[in-house]
Amino acid sequence: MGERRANRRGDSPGSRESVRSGGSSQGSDSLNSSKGFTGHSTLPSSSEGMGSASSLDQTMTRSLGSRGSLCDEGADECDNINVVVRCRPLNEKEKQRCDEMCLRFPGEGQAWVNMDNMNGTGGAETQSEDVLAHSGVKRLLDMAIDGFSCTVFCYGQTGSGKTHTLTGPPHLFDNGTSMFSESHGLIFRSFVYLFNQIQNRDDMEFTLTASYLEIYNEKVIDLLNIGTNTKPLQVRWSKKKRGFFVENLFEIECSELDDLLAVLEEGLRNRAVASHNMNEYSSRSHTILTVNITSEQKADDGVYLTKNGKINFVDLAGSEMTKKTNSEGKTLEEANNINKSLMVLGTCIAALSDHRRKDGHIPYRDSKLTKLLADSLAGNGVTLMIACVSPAKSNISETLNTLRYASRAKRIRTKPLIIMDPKEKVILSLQREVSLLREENAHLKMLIDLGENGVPQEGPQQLNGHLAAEANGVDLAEHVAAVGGRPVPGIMSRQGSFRIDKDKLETLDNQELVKLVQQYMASYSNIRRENKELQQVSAALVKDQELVCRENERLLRKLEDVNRKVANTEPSAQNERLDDNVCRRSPIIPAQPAVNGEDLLNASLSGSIFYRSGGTPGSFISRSLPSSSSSSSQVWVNPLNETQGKNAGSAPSSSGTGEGGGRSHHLPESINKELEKRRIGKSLTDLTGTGGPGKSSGGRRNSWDERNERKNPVKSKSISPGMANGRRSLLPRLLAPIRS
Ligand SMILES: Nc1ncnc2c1ncn2[C@@H]1O[C@H](COP(=O)(O)OP(=O)(O)OP(=O)(O)O)[C@@H](O)[C@H]1O
Repeated sequence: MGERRANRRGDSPGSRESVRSGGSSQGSDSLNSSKGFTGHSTLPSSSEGMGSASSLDQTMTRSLGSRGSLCDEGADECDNINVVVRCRPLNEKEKQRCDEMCLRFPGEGQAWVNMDNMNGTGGAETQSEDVLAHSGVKRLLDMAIDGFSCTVFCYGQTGSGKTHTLTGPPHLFDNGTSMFSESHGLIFRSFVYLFNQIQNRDDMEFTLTASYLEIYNEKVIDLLNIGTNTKPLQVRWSKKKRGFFVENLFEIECSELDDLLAVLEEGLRNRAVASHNMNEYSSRSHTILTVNITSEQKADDGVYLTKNGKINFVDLAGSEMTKKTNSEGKTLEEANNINKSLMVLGTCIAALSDHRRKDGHIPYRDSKLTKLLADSLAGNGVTLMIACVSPAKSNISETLNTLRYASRAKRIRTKPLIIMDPKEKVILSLQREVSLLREENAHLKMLIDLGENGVPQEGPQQLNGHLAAEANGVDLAEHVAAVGGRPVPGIMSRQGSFRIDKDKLETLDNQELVKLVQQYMASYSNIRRENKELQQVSAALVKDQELVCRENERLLRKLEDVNRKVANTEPSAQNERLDDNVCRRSPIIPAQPAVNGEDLLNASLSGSIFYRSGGTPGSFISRSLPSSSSSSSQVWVNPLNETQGKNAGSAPSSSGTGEGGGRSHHLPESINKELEKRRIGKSLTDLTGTGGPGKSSGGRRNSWDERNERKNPVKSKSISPGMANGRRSLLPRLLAPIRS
């Protein structure tokens, strides 16, 4: 993407503002032209740049490089927030009043803002698919899979297209839209891309959970748990994680694409929307949809490494000039709150982008929004800002404001880190050490050639020196001579190793033989010492593994205790009883989303989806529905799980924990056995005694439950473990990997 590090030198409306950004290596024309921003000056080219999709690439390479799989705590590499600009077309109202375009993207990443009429489409023809393909979101998703904490947020005035960019036009899911519709927004497309990528990672096991909240009038509301009695949630500071978090937020385990789509749909249905003069469906709240991605990867020696990445999709409410929107009453109050929190966000961005005030105070605590975005803006995350603008001349001052924001945000530096369990980090570093020692050991053995022919000429260090010299093209014999090593007759080099010419051994005199034996003994004791060290490291690893197992067992017991307590607690008292480690489950799962994720994934894998040039799975536009859609959609199959796919027809497991050939978790065998005994997934009715979701007495029912029961009662039933009396059991969480 283009680079935008603008030095603004004047921005009064009426003056023509031109900004040039570097060309993009990957943008299509429309998006390429829409990514530059503003100011008044020339921007550095992408090759110099920070904050572009290509720099995301670099970040990733850097962070996952030699040091990268570990948390690079000592790393001093920083990255800038990535910024792209999206411009919507003129809307009907603007066309009716013959509003003119004031924005143009002439190419090479430049953006021109001008009071004079700018002919052209201004980059407004950019489609959602282009945004996915060229904004750097895919890279962000890849990084989230690799354990980074990533955020995409849309910023812009009201009616500029933020919600359209993230989720598509209003009521998209209510209208029976095709899963391949061009209208689907970035989140939908990202989910498909995410599941595609996950399927390709054969070496890893994944657990996905999702949450969806809104900040409405400075209150945090769980969009997956909307109810009349629901209190606003609290934003608290976690000492352990050194960050803000929302207490008691529902986290839904999403083992299938459908689950993620269901979360998206339910959140969209529940979020606060109202009509005003500039937008019929204006978001009255900021929303944050988070997908947590826990991955387990098998390392050497049977050790499993866990990484916790996540991706946040943030749809900010738009700034409003209340005179223009004609807001009054409730809408006016909402507008004031929106503007206030955006102002705090603006102050934080300004403070963070001013490198002279590097260690100055950043007022994150002044709003809930900034508390929750603190880590994305200046912490260890990777962030993409999509600045949404209107091309209409009547909005020129708001457009300039947005572009100024974007320009400032671009200067913010973050320090992306993969956060890993400290125990696993130790294990990984020990493993690396062991493998290095092993290599060295093998190397030494090769040099000394302990087989029947080998005895060393010199100590290992000297041998290494000789070998390095040989690797550099110096003749070995010459090197030995050059460094003062007295060549012993009968010893010659062969492909980097020293070998004894047995025949010549006989010609050695006693002194030379004694010297040879001494050298051999020295090397031999060296090797023995190293082997001893290797054994010690290996013993430490085993001990560490034991510790991890014990810790897991302890946590399992703790979880069980909590479950027991919760089971005996009235729902009203739950909020107080649960600590932030405990995840309640929303009754919205099971829910069958309007779009069938399985069909979507199958289509994308089988090529039924038409990709634009350069597109990859996930960057679909549209094509006819696959012929199998009606029949295959009768069964929900975990797309991550081949065996389940083959056994289509049997009820799939929602836990993703290995039932029916599903993914297994890598706890010690004894614990797995214990879990098997207690597993509740096998019989839903065992726990609920009700026969399915939404049928429990006193349980909260939502629109999906009803719709899905009507549509497909079997599906709903089969994927709903542990819901009793409107409250989901926590037991399924036992089967998820334990986070420290
Ligand atoms: N790129 C686009 N192409 C076509 N229509 C668009 C585009 N962007 C926005 N729109 C339409 O413009 C209207 C306003 O967009 P949207 O609701 O996304 O704005 P917003 O920035 O989220 O506003 P608010 O802050 O008030 O919520 C919607 O009807 C939307 O579908």
